[in-house]
Amino acid sequence: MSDTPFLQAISVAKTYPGSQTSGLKTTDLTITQGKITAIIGESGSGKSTLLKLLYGLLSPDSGEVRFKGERVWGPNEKLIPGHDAMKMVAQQTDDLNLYAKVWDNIAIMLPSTDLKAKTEKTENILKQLRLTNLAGKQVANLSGGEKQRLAIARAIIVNPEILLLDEPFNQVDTSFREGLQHDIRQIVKDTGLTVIIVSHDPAEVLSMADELLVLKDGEILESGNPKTMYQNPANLYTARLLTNCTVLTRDEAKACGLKTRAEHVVIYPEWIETVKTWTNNDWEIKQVLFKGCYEDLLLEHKGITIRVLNDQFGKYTEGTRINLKLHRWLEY
Ligand SMILES: Nc1ncnc2c1ncn2[C@@H]1O[C@H](COP(=O)(O)OP(=O)(O)OP(=O)(O)O)[C@@H](O)[C@H]1O
Repeated sequence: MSDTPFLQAISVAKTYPGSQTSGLKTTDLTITQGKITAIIGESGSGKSTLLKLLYGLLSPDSGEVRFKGERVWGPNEKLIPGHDAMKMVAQQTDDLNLYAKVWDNIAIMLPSTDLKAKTEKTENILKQLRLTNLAGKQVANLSGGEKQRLAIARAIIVNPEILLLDEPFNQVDTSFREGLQHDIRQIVKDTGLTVIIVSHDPAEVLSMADELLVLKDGEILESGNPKTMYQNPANLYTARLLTNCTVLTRDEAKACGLKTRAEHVVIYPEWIETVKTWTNNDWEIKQVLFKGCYEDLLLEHKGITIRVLNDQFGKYTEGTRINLKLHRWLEY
């Protein structure tokens, strides 16, 4: 592999007219080839802006994007925006032909010079994205999730080097979403495709991504391996994005018996053990929320609420008082 970075943003910045604080502040980043990079951040943090800049749908005010060392031209310089080696799938799948069949929507992406190859490739991609059974169905009659699969099939069939996904699974139910995530991971493994995905969903980025970028107010706050980042986020903001954790102020932490000088203490639900002791059963169970394979216990003590995971179904009922053992916490 050459030393030239695959996809690179070099001091790229973008401000939208009318607001100095919108868009993306000066950003440098490198995307690794053959990996899934996820971009996560609060609403308005600049995720879509960054994706559009990388793809060439937006021109930066300063800096440049380079793909394999060559500049990615934006709409200011190029008539048809978007780099030829990349494909983007967003939430809306507007470019599908609703009146045509699934098969035709895919096949039309390929030239008709070699009909045998065209048929083979279409069949292959239908299989990869589990659309074979739907090949003869009219697109207007597909579910939202099936349309998303089709949009991804249409993007992948032209062999892009990079697939950009802007919250593509938002309107899809959990089991459908997980199936699609699995299939995209498999395609990345099989073909070496590079994927950049924008998401709000911590479960999605943690299970899919090889690399994670956290955006805040148009800036990359931290980046790295998702597992490492989950275990030790450098910022409170990242911890909050990646897990439904309890955040305590210094005074609240002290009231819970934690000695700390930090401004905030973060406790993940899985770091708390519930115990019943002879004394100090200070925490009252306010709510038991059934979550399928576990329960969420909401506990209260001195006006402080803490969330705990419990897999011993039926052990605790609302109103019971218990004690807590904290195995770990983070300080910020
Ligand atoms: N065309 C535009 N004109 C003006 N401001 C814009 C435009 N597009 C985005 N912005 C602003 O730039 C900032 C970043 O927007 P962007 O869409 O990149 O954020 P995001 O993280 O993708 O948000 P979301 O998760 O809600 O989609 C926001 O403050 C947004 O209001």
